[in-house]
Amino acid sequence: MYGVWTPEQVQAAEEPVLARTPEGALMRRAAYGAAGVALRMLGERTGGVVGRRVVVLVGAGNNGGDGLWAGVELRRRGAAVTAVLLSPDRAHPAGLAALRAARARVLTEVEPAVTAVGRADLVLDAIVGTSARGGLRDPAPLLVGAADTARVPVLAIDTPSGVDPLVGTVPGDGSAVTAAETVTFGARKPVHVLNRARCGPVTLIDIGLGPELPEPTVRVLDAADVGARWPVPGPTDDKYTQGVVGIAAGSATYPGAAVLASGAAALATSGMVRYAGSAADEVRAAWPEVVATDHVSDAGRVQAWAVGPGLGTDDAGAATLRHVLDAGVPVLADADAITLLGADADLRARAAATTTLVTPHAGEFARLVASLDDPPDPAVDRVTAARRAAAELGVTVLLKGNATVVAAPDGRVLVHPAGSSWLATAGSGDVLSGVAGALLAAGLDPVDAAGCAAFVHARAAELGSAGSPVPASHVQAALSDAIRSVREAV
Ligand SMILES: NC(=O)C1=CN([C@@H]2O[C@H](COP(=O)(O)OP(=O)(O)OC[C@H]3O[C@@H](n4cnc5c(N)ncnc54)[C@H](OP(=O)(O)O)[C@@H]3O)[C@@H](O)[C@H]2O)[C@@H](O)CC1
Ligand SMILES: Nc1ncnc2c1ncn2[C@@H]1O[C@H](COP(=O)(O)OP(=O)(O)O)[C@@H](O)[C@H]1O
Ligand SMILES: [K+]
Repeated sequence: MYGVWTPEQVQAAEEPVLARTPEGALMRRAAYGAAGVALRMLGERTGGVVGRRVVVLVGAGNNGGDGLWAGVELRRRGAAVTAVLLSPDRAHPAGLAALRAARARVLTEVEPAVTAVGRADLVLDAIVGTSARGGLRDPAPLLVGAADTARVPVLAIDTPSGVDPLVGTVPGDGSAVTAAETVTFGARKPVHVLNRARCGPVTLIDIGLGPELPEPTVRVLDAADVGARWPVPGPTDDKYTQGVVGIAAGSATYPGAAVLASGAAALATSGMVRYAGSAADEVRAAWPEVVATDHVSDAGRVQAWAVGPGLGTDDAGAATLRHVLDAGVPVLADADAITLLGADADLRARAAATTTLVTPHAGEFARLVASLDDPPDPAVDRVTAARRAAAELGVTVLLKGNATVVAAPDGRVLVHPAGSSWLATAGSGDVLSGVAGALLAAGLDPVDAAGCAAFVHARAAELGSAGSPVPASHVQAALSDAIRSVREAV
């Protein structure tokens, strides 16, 4: 597990460290770490360092200072370094003096800078870091565009410029750095997990902030965390003691949702899966181990319900949802169950009164929060949106997307950054429902159930895909390999 801190938290943590270290020492530590990553990237991509062309895009603040000092180190190692000053009057004075003394080229005009970027082996993005406000300012978009066009790899210093460090979105006209890699200092910031596509792999350099950091704003589970939490039957367990999950999903029109969710539940944990709904025949045919009936009222006892995929939003769907919310066990509500919750205050009150995990995509989230004052918008800030929905509705929220955000009513937040977008395929959410429902039935806390399900779901997509599209039934089929891989990581 690792933590993520807001720029504000990191800046506050830096203050006491700055006060007790010699002037400039912290920046030198950061820059030395950044240069190390740049040297590795040059080695991997060009087979050497000496004579390789590195262009540093230098902004007006301390992020630019980091870039200048990293340039000094790269110059010392024999690279041909060009610094492009985007605000020549405000470039970090000590860093600029050191780079000039190291006989680097310094440019302030746009035209030669664009040419230099296009010919570079590596660009260091030191335009702006944690104090970024708004979109990139001229002439930065031109230089960033030149690197993109020439496919020159960019190493983002601290954060990819043009991407909001706190919420991970790209404001303004959409110009921003897409980094091949990012090197950050002291602590990971939200952009690193909320917009992994812009950051690439992130290297964290220790600059001694550890003791000063408060509780992280967000946490990220790793494979070993998920493996350690995954339910494993013990010698005295039987099929009931491990938690029976009930799946209330599917309909005559959408039997596939029932088959995907029930099968995923059967693969996720040992024990027993019950199914209740009008797709009982299809579920039995695909998964003979699932105990299937036509209606939730005669399904038998379960330790958690997963309700919603393909359920329908008519009166029968609402009655099924009401039945499972009143069953006195944890409930996972997805898809049509979320639409029903959004439309009915009485159902929302019942959801708040039991342990409920809701798993909306963006459209379902909008319906779920429509009744709240000033409904939160994930397009503006995913973490705040999920956190507010959880707190105000009294349910745990798993907000789907490339970065999955899990928020509990008590304010805890997990993020799972996906390594690819292959999961954006019809029916994959049904697989997630089955996994998360099974984990709730096994007794996991809703935050753990959601976080572990999201991790294994994304891992199954990676294993099932290996670079090609992966239909939801193949994601389902790869669940066993995914679970094995996280258990092996413990
Ligand atoms: N504290 C420390 O000791 C350490 C800090 N470290 C490093 O410092 C970084 C933070 O430095 P920082 O606070 O100086 O701000 P920074 O991110 O460089 O940006 C502010 C400047 O950018 C400008 N600007 C703003 N928005 C912009 C935009 N969209 N597009 C273009 N420009 C924009 C803004 O202009 P202004 O608004 O003032 O006109 C201002 O001049 C941090 O990320 C890390 O790299 C490390 O060395 C470790 C030790
Ligand atoms: N761009 C993306 N990158 C990674 N994962 C994604 C992306 N878009 C969606 N997902 C994931 O794919 C799944 C889609 O679920 P959902 O929208 O409910 O699909 P369906 O209703 O068709 O089953 C979710 O787990 C979501 O987090
Ligand atoms: K940057």
